[in-house]
This record gives sequence, C-alpha cells and structure tokens, in this order.
Amino acid sequence: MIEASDFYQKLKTQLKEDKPFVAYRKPGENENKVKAILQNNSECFTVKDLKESGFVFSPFNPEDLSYIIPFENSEIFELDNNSAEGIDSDLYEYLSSGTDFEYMEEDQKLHENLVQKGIDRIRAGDFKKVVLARSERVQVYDPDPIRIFKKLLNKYSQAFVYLWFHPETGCWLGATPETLLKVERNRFKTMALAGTQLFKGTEEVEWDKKEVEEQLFVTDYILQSLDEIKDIEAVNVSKPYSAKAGNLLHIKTDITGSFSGPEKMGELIKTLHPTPAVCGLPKQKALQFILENENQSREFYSGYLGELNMRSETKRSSNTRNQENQQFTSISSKTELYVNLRCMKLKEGNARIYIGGGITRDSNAADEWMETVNKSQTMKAVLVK
Ligand SMILES: C=C(O[C@@H]1C=C(C(=O)O)C=C[C@H]1O)C(=O)O
Repeated sequence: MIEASDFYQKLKTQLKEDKPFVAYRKPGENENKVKAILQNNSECFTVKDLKESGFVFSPFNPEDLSYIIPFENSEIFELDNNSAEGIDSDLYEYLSSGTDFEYMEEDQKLHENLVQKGIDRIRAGDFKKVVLARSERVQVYDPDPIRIFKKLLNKYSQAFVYLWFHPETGCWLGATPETLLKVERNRFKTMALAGTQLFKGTEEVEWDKKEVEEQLFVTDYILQSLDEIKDIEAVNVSKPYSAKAGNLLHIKTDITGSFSGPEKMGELIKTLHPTPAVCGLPKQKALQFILENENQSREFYSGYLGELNMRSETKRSSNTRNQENQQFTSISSKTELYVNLRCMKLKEGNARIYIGGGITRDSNAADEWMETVNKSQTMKAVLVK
C-alpha cells in the first residue's frame, strides 16, 4: 500500500514531466479510495470505437476528439483511508456571507441575453429544452492543482472528484454529481438528473412545475433511447427524488437494466451523450443552438469521463460442502462514466469555471443567471482563501 506523500509526489512528478494522468475518487461511502492512473509515456491516445480499455476524457461535442489513458500503458496506484471529512459546513457559511456580484454585471447581461434567446426559440417551437452554459474566470488563491484536488476530496464525499492532466487538454478538476453510465457484465445503470434549488438543510422540499417538467424530459428521453436500442431488457425506473450535490439539490431518477452483450455498450454511450440534462431536446437542434450561440467553447465541460472497459476481478468463495473454503476468481469488464459538471480548467494561475442550466418555455432569464451563480460555488469554495 502506498503512503499518501508518495502518492501525491508521483502526481507531481508526472505533471513536471508533462505526462498524462488522472487521479479520482468515486462517490459513496464504500469508495473511500483515491486512484491514480499514470501513463508511462507521452504518447497521445484517442478513442476510436469505445472498445478501448482505459480512463476516457470526452468533450461535450461528440464530433471532437476523446482522449484516453490506456490501462496497459499506465501504472495504477490506490490510496486508502483518505479522510473524507464532513462536507459543506464552511461552504454554507461562505455562501451566506454574501458575495459581491457587481463585477459580474457584464457576464450577467451576456448570459441573460443568451437564455432569453433560448426561451424565444422554445416558444417559437424550435425545440423543447436547451441547456445553456457560461464560463467564468476566477483568480486562484493557490493554483497548485494537487492541493485543490485534496480540497475537493475533503469537501465532496458524494461526488465523483477528479484531477485530470493531459498535454493536449490541459489540467481539469471537478466534483460531479452525475453518472452517465455504469456497466458491469450485462447490467447497466444510468440516471436522469435535472432541476436545481439551493440546499437549505433538508432534502424534504417542494419542486415547482418547471423543474419537475425539465427533469421528466430527461427521464423520458433516456427511456425512449433505451427502447430504440435492440436487446435492452428489464428496465427499472425509480421514482424521482431529491438528491443533494454540494450546496444544491437536484431531482434524480435512477434507471437500471440489462443488455444482451457488451458490444451494445458503445451504442448506449453514443445514444446517451449528450443527454438532455446537459444539451436539450430534440438533441441535434439543441446541440446546434449551443454550438452557435454560447459565448465560449465548452471543451470538456458537460462531456464525460471515467473508467472504460476496466477488467475487474471478483473473488468469491464457493459454498459447496465438498469444496469448502475454495475461492474462485471471476473476471469481468466494468465501465463507470460520469458527466463532467461542476468542473474547471486550470491555466496559468487562473481557473475557468463552467456552469449551465436547463431552459424550458417557463424559464426566467434572471433566475437562470442565479442558478449558475449558485452552481459556481461548488468550485469557487475550493479556490478562495
Ligand atoms: C448543466 C449543469 O447541470 C445540469 C443541469 C441541471 C439543471 O438544469 O437544473 C441540474 C443538474 C445537471 O444535470 C451544470 O452544473 O453546469
């Protein structure tokens, strides 16, 4: 088992040598492990057919290149017992201490105009939903990516927290609440996540019609897409419920099912990404609107990242009497992909934070601005002193 200081030293060396790596922790209590995948050369690997095996980093625009750190070209380290301290208490204080938004007047105007344009196009019948995003440059108090990563780990135990570096993409960090797809053997899991309000101490909250409808669009789209893929079976859908993510609450529906064989997975990923949680409905029209109208390129924000076709070994003990205590190992392939939200790109001592929100016909531009301000706190909370 590796010591924490050696673990982080390895990341530092990798950064200095300009070689690709990723460090991450999965959400949940049983996932108290920080993993690092360090590419052992400087080659640039990209994804061709999603049959590759490695850690992928995919952009929002499905036409753009997806990068991968292949497992076979890497060293993998795991750090145990990372202290996942309680989250959010100081974040909540930070939020209520009142932030000065005045300097963002220009940004606000720009974003509200964009949102209004989206609303107008929805009301004109061009599409039903579009997710519109902006980016914000934040001067960073301490620009060391490894220290920021540690802060994210401490703050957000329920998120997928990562630090990704690649010479072709630069340095990205995030703490995302959203799973794109998990696959193990022939079982898969995904989720519909949308609708946002500030967390004020309880998950027992009311949701207004606009948020409920916006989230339902996502669930319906996912179910319809699954329906269109041959050989997908036994789809289970949970009731929508409130789920906490940092200082926010979202509406979430869990969706699980199975398919005939692993070759379906690539098709499933391509159908799901980008979901209406980050793009809109119908997908192509919303995507086109985003690409033509947003005031920045999203790059990897609202793309996806995670383990693709990772071989995993499960040790099981046999209970048969005459084979007492016998263990056998079954090997399977696992995929675990997350949507790249609540993220930032670090560059020359500055962070660029990306934030967006879903727009429907009942949206209000000023409220949507506030929603992005609230969402930006997830990253800002680890950048301020
Ligand atoms: C687009 C973002 O988040 C997505 C949009 C949400 C919304 O519109 O309410 C909620 C959760 C995410 O699916 C983001 O965080 O930038």
